Amino acid sequence: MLEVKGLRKVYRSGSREVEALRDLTFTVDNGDMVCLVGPSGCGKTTLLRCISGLLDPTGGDVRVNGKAVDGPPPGMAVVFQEYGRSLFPWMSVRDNVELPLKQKKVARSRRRELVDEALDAVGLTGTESAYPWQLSGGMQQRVAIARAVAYEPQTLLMDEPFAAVDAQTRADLEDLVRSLWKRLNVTILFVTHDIDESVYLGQRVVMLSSSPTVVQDELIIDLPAERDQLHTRADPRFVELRTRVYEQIQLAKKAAR
Ligand SMILES: Nc1ncnc2c1ncn2[C@@H]1O[C@H](COP(=O)(O)OP(=O)(O)OP(=O)(O)O)[C@@H](O)[C@H]1O
Repeated sequence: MLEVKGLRKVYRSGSREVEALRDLTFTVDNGDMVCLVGPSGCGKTTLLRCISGLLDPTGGDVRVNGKAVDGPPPGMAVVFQEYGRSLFPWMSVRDNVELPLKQKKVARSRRRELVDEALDAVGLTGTESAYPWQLSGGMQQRVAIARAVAYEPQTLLMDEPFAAVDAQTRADLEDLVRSLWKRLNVTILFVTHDIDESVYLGQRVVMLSSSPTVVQDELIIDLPAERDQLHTRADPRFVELRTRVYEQIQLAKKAAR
């Protein structure tokens, strides 16, 4: 279980202070997929950096399976928005996906298996020797997802991973994430500013206010587990839920003015 309790983050540089997160509390049960949605600049990236141990919070704490996070927790992988910056351009697709496994000291033959399986899972078999810059944006983001999947994480953090790809590719990648989530039994915390995406993907949506950020509301997404782009998005319940999230985000923006 992932627990975020009373999390606060204030950035300080010289005499300047920015309170990015004021007080965030929420939990994600093992095996759940929870989406975090909030207005631009509300501190989503700051929150993920605190959860993944890349940044020290000013107050409160983050626990993974009861253990306080103090540095990158084992069993956690992150997929960032900017695939262009998260893949190494001088390394082939295979080497990019394999790198964290080498760092994890996985044996060579097992590494090969894990990379092959992960590339197959994201539909990229055959691209092993290509370089990231030879692939489309959507394919590069698939490589980044394969790298996270090959690591066999218990928890996967995704920071607006599809913000930089076109709408059609985005829809395909959303379906890919849902199918991987079901297959791998991984816990996913998915951060997005896209309300429709949060409702389409999540079992639960946590809505954040504008900065200084608190949890504005939470909503259970009681849509059927089998989702597809055409029918789910046209389901009257989907429309109701997205309206609820939209209203909360609007309220959060007004409160901040
Ligand atoms: N290193 C830093 N030093 C000072 N302030 C920072 C730093 N990083 C972020 N901030 C501030 O903290 C707030 C939250 O930033 P953050 O990048 O976490 O938001 P975000 O929700 O991910 O933004 P976006 O949706 O635009 O990507 C912003 O006001 C930002 O200016």
